[in-house]
Amino acid sequence: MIQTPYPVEILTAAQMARADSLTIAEGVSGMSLMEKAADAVARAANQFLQKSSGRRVLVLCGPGNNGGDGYVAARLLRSPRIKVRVASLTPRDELHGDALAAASAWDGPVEPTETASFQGVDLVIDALFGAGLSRDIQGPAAELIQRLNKWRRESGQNVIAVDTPSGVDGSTGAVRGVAVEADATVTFFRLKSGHLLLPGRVHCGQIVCAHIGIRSRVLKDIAPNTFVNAPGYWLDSLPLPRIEGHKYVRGHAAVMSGGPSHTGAARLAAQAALRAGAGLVTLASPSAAMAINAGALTSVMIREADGAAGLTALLADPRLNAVALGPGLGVGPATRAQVEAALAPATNKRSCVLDADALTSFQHDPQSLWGLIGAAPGPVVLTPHAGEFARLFGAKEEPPAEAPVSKLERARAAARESGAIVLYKGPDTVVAAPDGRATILIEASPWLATAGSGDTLTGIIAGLLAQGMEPLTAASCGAWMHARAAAIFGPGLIADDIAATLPQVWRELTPAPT
Ligand SMILES: NC(=O)C1=CN([C@@H]2O[C@H](COP(=O)(O)OP(=O)(O)OC[C@H]3O[C@@H](n4cnc5c(N)ncnc54)[C@H](O)[C@@H]3O)[C@@H](O)[C@H]2O)[C@@H](O)CC1
Ligand SMILES: Nc1ncnc2c1ncn2[C@@H]1O[C@H](COP(=O)(O)OP(=O)(O)O)[C@@H](O)[C@H]1O
Ligand SMILES: [K+]
Repeated sequence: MIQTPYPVEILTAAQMARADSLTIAEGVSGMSLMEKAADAVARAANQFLQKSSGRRVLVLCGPGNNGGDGYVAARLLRSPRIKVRVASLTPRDELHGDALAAASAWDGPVEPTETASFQGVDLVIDALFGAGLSRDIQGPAAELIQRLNKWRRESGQNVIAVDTPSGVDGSTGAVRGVAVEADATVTFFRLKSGHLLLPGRVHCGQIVCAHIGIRSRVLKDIAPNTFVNAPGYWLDSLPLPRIEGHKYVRGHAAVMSGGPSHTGAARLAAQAALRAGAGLVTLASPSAAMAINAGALTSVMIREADGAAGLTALLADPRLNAVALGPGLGVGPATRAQVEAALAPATNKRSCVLDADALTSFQHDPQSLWGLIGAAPGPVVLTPHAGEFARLFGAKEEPPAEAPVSKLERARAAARESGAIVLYKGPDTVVAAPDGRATILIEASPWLATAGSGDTLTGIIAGLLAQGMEPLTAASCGAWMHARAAAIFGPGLIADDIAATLPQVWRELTPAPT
């Protein structure tokens, strides 16, 4: 059974500071948190040193508590075998609070970072800036980080970042001027969104989340609404077939096909909906494409449906409880009319997934799509890639450096604006709901960058919605299953392989029979 190594909640830097202060208010000292944080860093460092048989560590300390963690880690790591040097950006007499106490407890020499040499170093601990990073890094700190990154690339030695790679914004994942490239990042209590969003994620390397004595109960006050998209978030609501069930209990999904020369995308989606567990899947095909579609389908059923009127007639059957459209439909008024038909009021609570051309067809008038979504009989999931997202929600100009707007916040704003669940694709796929809840995908496979893989995702989500899964969890679970299938299949993956690999994903998620 698959395990996620991280707790499910994700915090912003401000929420983490609140978790620290609530804990300190309960009587735990800041110094005790710092000792435990540094202990986790030292343990990670020891693991790296054991693997590389290295003995010489350089700890780079900044002006705040991140630097304080560095001083404590230096003290914990030092031993007859392991030689530790400390270099600081700031003179000791400019430190305050716990950082000053930590620096005072280090009785070794402290070098200025400007002249600190990397010669002969086996491992660097980056304790320059963490949650307190508040502006772009410039001047001597920027030069140091550039020197560190160059040394790492040229020497092949490792860097461990404390809390966040210095220069990565912990909440947005943005690089503030320049950022450390780490092999591992040791963070505390809960992941921050900047660990999972690009480009921050790439700077982090392997991520360790350590327990430092902050109790989970502080989360009641903080009420986080961002979650790691991994089984821990949705496993309890994963739809499983029941012994007394039958196929209609598992839902009936419909996928709209494009015309005779554009049928493959919808078939990929339909096949994926079936593999995701929908009891029945019907491909709604224009009459001109019936022969082509029928010749290529076996377990997916087929019904003739021309244009919006054909779709309306098909959806009159209330057992059709999920519909997917967009892949291969073409951009224009005909597709807009089909979206209108799919979202038209109905007696059943029919869910809808809109992707690709169904989204682009509304690029000049997204408000009319929001109107249709508002009146729709059930939940609506939009699955834009970056281009489609920009077309629908506006290509926001480069945010000012003081306030970078993250992909997470842009997805959240889009969900609020549209009234739909918005799945914003990419290696750091974000799924956001209009009520503010959001997930960030932790599983990513670059093999997914292949034609038709998005069509398959549309189908998987439709299949999960057909089984009655709540839409934020269906979209999140769909994105995870899609990425997991790609990770299992690996090199050479084409879109057809994703649905074919879903049974293995299901096996990982399903308890073994006892
Ligand atoms: N009690 C706590 O709050 C705990 C904090 N911990 C550590 O403390 C860190 C947060 O500490 P702080 O809030 O002191 O923040 P940091 O140590 O991340 O940085 C704050 C300092 O950096 C300066 N600064 C910010 N951006 C800069 C820039 N671009 N260029 C130059 N200077 C810049 C600020 O003026 C301030 O002096 C966490 O990341 C974590 O490593 C851990 O020890 C666990 C407990
Ligand atoms: N480098 C990557 N790493 C991880 N996932 C990726 C990467 N590139 C693309 N993907 C995923 O692959 C899918 C591609 O969807 P999309 O762009 O709509 O493709 P298509 O239109 O060809 O079906 C999305 O789920 C996206 O998140
Ligand atoms: K750091």
